Amino acid sequence: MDVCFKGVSYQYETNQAKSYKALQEISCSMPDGSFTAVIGKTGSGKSTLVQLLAGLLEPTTGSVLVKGHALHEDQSQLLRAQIGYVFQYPEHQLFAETVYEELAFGLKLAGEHKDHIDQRIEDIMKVVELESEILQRSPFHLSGGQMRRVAIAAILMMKPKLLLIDEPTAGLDPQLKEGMMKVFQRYKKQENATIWMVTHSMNDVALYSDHCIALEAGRLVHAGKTRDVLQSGHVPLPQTMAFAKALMKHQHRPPFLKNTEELVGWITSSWLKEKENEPNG
Ligand SMILES: Nc1ncnc2c1ncn2[C@@H]1O[C@H](COP(=O)(O)OP(=O)(O)OP(=O)(O)O)[C@@H](O)[C@H]1O
Repeated sequence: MDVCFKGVSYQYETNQAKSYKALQEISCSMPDGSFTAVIGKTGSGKSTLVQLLAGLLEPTTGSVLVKGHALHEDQSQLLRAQIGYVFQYPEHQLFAETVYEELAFGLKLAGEHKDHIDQRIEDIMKVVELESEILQRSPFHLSGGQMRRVAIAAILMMKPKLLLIDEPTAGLDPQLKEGMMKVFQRYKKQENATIWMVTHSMNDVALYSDHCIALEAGRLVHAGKTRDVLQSGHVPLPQTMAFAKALMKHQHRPPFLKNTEELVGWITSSWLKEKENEPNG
């Protein structure tokens, strides 16, 4: 689903006398089927941006368009039903007595037939790589990694065409992180979904995203293809080197680079840009 932010600002009302401008004049668009990483320092407005896209917050000014329709128009329920939002630490949202009930909840509410729900559960358990043996267990008696997968599976059950994920690998060890990112890749491929992911991990930006939005103190500093954003000089050299190392280690070619030659060229140009930006460079 293509997304367009048109002059969006958002102000938190902290109390009657004060307000805080979390986002200012954000305009950008991302195509259908893209995997967009939202990056920026802590407090730069990343979560606010995806909450606006989820329809949880309403812009103070401007509008958010999905497939050309404003999210806050009266008839936008159908559109919003196609958006899935994975909060930070989604396992904190678990509530049901069994994993089965947790997964079935949304479709039951929507009045779906049991056979259809069971088939969907079978499919989604494969996407998140969980064994069907756990379906009758309490989600609260699973490991941290399994709990997170169940919580994510519950959202994927609804087949969102636009999936918003806020720091999906926070608090997981490196092996679990990689597995979690594979879940999203698999889902994206299967459902041809569009993904927006808030992340602090430059590794994940390089490895998984094709588009990228960089925020700084509530303002958009860059939006476009990941390779262009990375080459814009907005990513400092240590981080560039960190993911170059990760790419070599995993022998993984990110979507924005065709071959090793390009990787070397990209590192060199980032390094030269860094030099140019130095006061005496
Ligand atoms: N409910 C709120 N009330 C008032 N201010 C808020 C509220 N939520 C966030 N803010 C402020 O808005 C700004 C943007 O917050 P946001 O959570 O979007 O940033 P972020 O880039 O996602 O940060 P982080 O990387 O730490 O999660 C911050 O300065 C934050 O303090």
